[in-house]
Amino acid sequence: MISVEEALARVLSLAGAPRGEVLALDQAAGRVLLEPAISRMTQPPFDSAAMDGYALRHADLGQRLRVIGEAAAGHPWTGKAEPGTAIRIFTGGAVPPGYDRVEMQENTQRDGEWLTVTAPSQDSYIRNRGCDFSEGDRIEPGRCLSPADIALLAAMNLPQVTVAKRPKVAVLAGGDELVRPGEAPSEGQIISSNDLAVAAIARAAGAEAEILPIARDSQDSLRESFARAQGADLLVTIGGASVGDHDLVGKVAESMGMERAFYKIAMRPGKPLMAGRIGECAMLGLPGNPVSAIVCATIFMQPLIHAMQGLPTGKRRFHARLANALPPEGRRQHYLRARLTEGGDLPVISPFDRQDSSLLSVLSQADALLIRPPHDPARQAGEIMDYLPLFP
Ligand SMILES: Nc1nc2c(c(=O)[nH]1)N[C@H]1C(S)=C(S)[C@@H](COP(=O)(O)OP(=O)(O)OC[C@H]3O[C@@H](n4cnc5c(N)ncnc54)[C@H](O)[C@@H]3O)O[C@H]1N2
Ligand code: MOO
Repeated sequence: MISVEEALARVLSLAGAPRGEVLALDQAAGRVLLEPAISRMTQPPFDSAAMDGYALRHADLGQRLRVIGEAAAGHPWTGKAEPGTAIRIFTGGAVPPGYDRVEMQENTQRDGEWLTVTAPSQDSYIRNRGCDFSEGDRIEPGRCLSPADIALLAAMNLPQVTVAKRPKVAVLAGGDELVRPGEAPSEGQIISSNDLAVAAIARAAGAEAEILPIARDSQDSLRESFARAQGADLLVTIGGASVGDHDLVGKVAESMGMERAFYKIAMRPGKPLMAGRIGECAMLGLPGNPVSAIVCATIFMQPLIHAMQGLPTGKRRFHARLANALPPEGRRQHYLRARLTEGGDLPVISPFDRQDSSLLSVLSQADALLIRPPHDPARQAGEIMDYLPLFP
């Protein structure tokens, strides 16, 4: 059994270089920028009024000023600034050269063409040319584009960007006991749940996920399903990973030419995880127990999908104080389902009493995975522990 860290490194090495596509900006939110975006604009392109009011010269403060023109957004004034004058200006209007401040209209009194500043502001209320960004400024690749990024790219006059293609992920649940939600299970059958969760995690990570028809517990059925995954960047199987007579995923994957990266890791839940590559397609074989499948998808599949898009893959760990004492750990790194509550200096983390890897009802109440390294000694209430937020 290899460590979680070693397994993650091997999983990440299965990611090929991201492939790019050019998208219009209104399609690009949530996608990963793959090439630098270089601004074609300086913003603002001119000194711009931050308030509705009057543009004037600081040196003229204290005098009555003659209003000689008007500048509104999109309608610049092209005259010449003379001493003792002002121009009416509106927010976003270009401040003509020669004027060095804008007074907001609330602080002025207007009498025909004459203007008196009744209470000069502290601020000059001018947004200087280029105070936001300049032509040639860059947004570097490797970031997931937020709504703010989309607005910035638009303001930079970049109507389209090169982003990473969404990795294609095929999700395959297998087992004679499985039927789809909504179907009537016969004796001995249960509802397939894991594939829906895994596909949801894949989509949230940026993938295009397809849920394949459930494979039966036969080599032929699995082979057929593997063939359906052709063209995917990643095949994620669920179940059939362990050592039972009906656990056929490893056998079939190998018969289809899988180069195995590893099988079995020192992780709880998730021991029988396998990973490898079949031709161009990466493969992750998740254990069938629902919590094991979902935790493994969170710890391994999600970073792999990020790597396939050129995103950073590190998961930030957080600290919390343990609510109750815990016994020593065994040789596997343990991810305990836990709940966070507010605490003094740090949040308080309470692992659930029941940690069996079949318990979806517990996982669904958890908002964190408490991480205990292999051979972690007994812990007292109040000790500081690491955790990962679940489904943030
Ligand atoms: N003799 C041993 N038995 C087991 C070991 C072991 O080391 N030696 N490991 C245990 C561990 S740990 C895990 S985890 C499981 C993983 O087994 P498989 O990956 O082969 O999973 P299955 O046997 O196919 O299923 C396990 C369990 O999960 C249910 N399941 C499967 N797929 C789905 C699905 N899509 N939706 C909902 N539930 C699903 C399945 O019905 C089983 O109940 O092996 C242990 N055994
Ligand atoms: O590792 Mo299994 O995933 O403990 O249930």
